[in-house]
Amino acid sequence: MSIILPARFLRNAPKDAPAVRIGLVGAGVGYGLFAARDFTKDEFIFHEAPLMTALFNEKFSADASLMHSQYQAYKAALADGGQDIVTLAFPMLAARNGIPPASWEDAGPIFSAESTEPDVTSSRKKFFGRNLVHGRFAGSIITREEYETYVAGVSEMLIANPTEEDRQKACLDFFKHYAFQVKRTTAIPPASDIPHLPSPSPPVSPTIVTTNTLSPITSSSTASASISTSTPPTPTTNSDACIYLLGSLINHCCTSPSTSSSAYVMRKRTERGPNCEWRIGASGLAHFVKPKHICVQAKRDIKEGEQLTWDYGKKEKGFVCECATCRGTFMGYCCGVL
Ligand SMILES: C[S@@+](CC[C@H](N)C(=O)[O-])C[C@H]1O[C@@H](n2cnc3c(N)ncnc32)[C@H](O)[C@@H]1O
Repeated sequence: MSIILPARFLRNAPKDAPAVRIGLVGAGVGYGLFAARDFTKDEFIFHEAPLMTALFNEKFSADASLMHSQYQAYKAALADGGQDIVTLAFPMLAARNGIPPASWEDAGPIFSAESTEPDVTSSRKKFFGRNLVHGRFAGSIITREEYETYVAGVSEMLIANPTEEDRQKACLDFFKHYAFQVKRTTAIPPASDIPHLPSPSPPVSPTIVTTNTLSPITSSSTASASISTSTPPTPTTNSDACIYLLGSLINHCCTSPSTSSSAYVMRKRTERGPNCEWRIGASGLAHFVKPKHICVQAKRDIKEGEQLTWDYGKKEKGFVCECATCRGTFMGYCCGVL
């Protein structure tokens, strides 16, 4: 059966060309993705299959079934030869699970533009482009010095012998900040049917977590979470939380508020603000892709070398924002006053 593509998409058909590079933005921000060529407004940048899928709950409150599913998803991603790439992509999560960051020598082949293991199946390949369906990974712009400085900071978070609770808490924090809410197409089993479900963890101080269906899930705190002490509830939403090897590395940029109608102010606002948008599942440009795949599209013209960003859409993000919009205001970090 042939797929009928929307006219807008046909005008901007995905190119089998280098799309993104990985870089380090800074110690506080970590990795980011950078355009590997110029893109025009509405151009399709890449399309990627998920790396991990877990249960979603609206507030990412720490109920046992949610934490169990996140931890299982992480373990599954590590298994079958995936440890090197998953650890390199998400070193903080690895450190909190007792896995030290990769050495520069081990990281090098994984950061390269092509897989060094051409004969293995896509899911076993150790390179950042392995889950891409369209758009090519173009390698890394990270220097040895940048990498070693970054992982020295990550190593401080290394837990020598993490308990099961430490590991699950690390996964909960990770999913809050890196996962996308994706509408589910099939039903999930009730919590009672999930094998080896651990007992709920002891309570810690609760926090309010906001989520947005069109943003990576972020929270107001990485240090605390509301914990259910009763029977693990079956999540009531019809969504999954998905992590992407590249899509989850795109950083936030604030859309600056503007009441001005001046063309100059509006242009500056657009130039500085987020340059990408994303879709998952059957909507608009993405209607031809599989349900949990993410499509990244240029929101405006993008120059080669520019960092790709989108607006996470939250007031409470759980980090001090270092985006170009915030850095460009004389008030300094402005997320809190948007
Ligand atoms: C979805 S991840 C993006 C990839 C991340 N930079 C990394 O290295 O794994 C979201 C996390 O990146 C960091 N981040 C993203 N945008 C940021 C920004 N504008 N300012 C500071 N940190 C940011 C925060 O730590 C946030 O929790």
